[in-house]
Amino acid sequence: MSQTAIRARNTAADPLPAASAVEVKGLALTYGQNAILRQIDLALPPGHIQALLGPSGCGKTTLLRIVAGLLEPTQGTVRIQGAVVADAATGLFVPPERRGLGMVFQDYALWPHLTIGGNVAFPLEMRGIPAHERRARVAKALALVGLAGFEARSPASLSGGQQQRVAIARAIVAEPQLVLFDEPLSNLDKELRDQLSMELAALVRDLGLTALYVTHDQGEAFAMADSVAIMRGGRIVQNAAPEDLVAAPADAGVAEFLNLGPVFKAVRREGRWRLADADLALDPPSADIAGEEAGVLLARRALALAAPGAGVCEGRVVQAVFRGDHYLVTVQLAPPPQADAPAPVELAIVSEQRVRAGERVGVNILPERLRWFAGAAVPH
Ligand SMILES: Nc1ncnc2c1ncn2[C@@H]1O[C@H](COP(=O)(O)OP(=O)(O)OP(=O)(O)O)[C@@H](O)[C@H]1O
Repeated sequence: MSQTAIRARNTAADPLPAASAVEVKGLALTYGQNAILRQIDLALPPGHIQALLGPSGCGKTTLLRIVAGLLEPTQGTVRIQGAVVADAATGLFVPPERRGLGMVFQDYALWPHLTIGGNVAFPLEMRGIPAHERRARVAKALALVGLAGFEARSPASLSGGQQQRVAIARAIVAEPQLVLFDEPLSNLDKELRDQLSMELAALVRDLGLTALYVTHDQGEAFAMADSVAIMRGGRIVQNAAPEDLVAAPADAGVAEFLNLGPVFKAVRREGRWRLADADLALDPPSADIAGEEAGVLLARRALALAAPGAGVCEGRVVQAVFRGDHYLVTVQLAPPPQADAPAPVELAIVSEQRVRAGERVGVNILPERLRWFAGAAVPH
């Protein structure tokens, strides 16, 4: 087929970037007067693992449920594999069972009266797959999640982690292109969660699935996802690879939510930027910032301890906590001479060397790792 013919066909049917496995555009949801989601745009290329991360109530689950077809948007469209499955303007709405996706929920949602085999086979039955093929595919899906031979067991006889593996097998057994995960590991203890999140990421990648993964656990999102959308108040405030979020958080709120370090108020005095509440001049931001006040993130990755007198500023160790392979050292900086009674500025610094509370230390700052935010409205 010629390029012109392909273009003509796409335009006539539904102008869609063929590259997206799922695409959400201009999505909004309101309950009465309450805006739960506002202007959400998101496009996932095939094979992409996208996490939705944010505090409780920010709208993660609501967004996932709209993609799943469990909720209808008030505004905007959802496309899966190029086909429109929800469009608020026309009222078009494709029910969940016809969206060709798998889902894994926090509470496993296994049917207690069915065996493990019966649970995993259910999506295949819904699709009218014959019994002998169902058996083979169920066996394969169970083997993929490490539960080969569990067909005849009942859900009640399995541990929480095993039950969630069954739910994962059920979500992938019909080989959907898109799998939606809603906090799938949050009922499990930390050790199991860490292990299963790695296994899950490997499984999703090996099968070439596209995944949308809701979590409020930053470690889980960073370990699993190609990109992480940080949500706040019904919006996506930043969507980027984990490394990019850490290196360049979009605003002070993202920096604080990701626990990268404190954002302090900086003021421009006599042409130099200084911390407002400490005796510390900073190298200027690479791009000039308008105004006389700004926020500056002093992330742990931008700071290093130095010998007294050898750093760009001096401080006193408040505490040093051993974290297994490093110390996390809290250093209180000296206040600026002209301040009345400022809140002391405390920095968290990673150190390989042991230091003791009360010790005087120097602090070095890597200027290229400082992150500046324009405007005076900063949390500190
Ligand atoms: N049926 C409903 N009617 C009114 N408000 C609702 C309804 N369902 C959810 N909400 C509100 O929508 C907001 C977003 O809820 P949602 O469950 O999407 O958040 P979340 O980010 O997934 O939070 P959590 O991590 O706690 O599950 C919340 O403030 C919630 O109270």
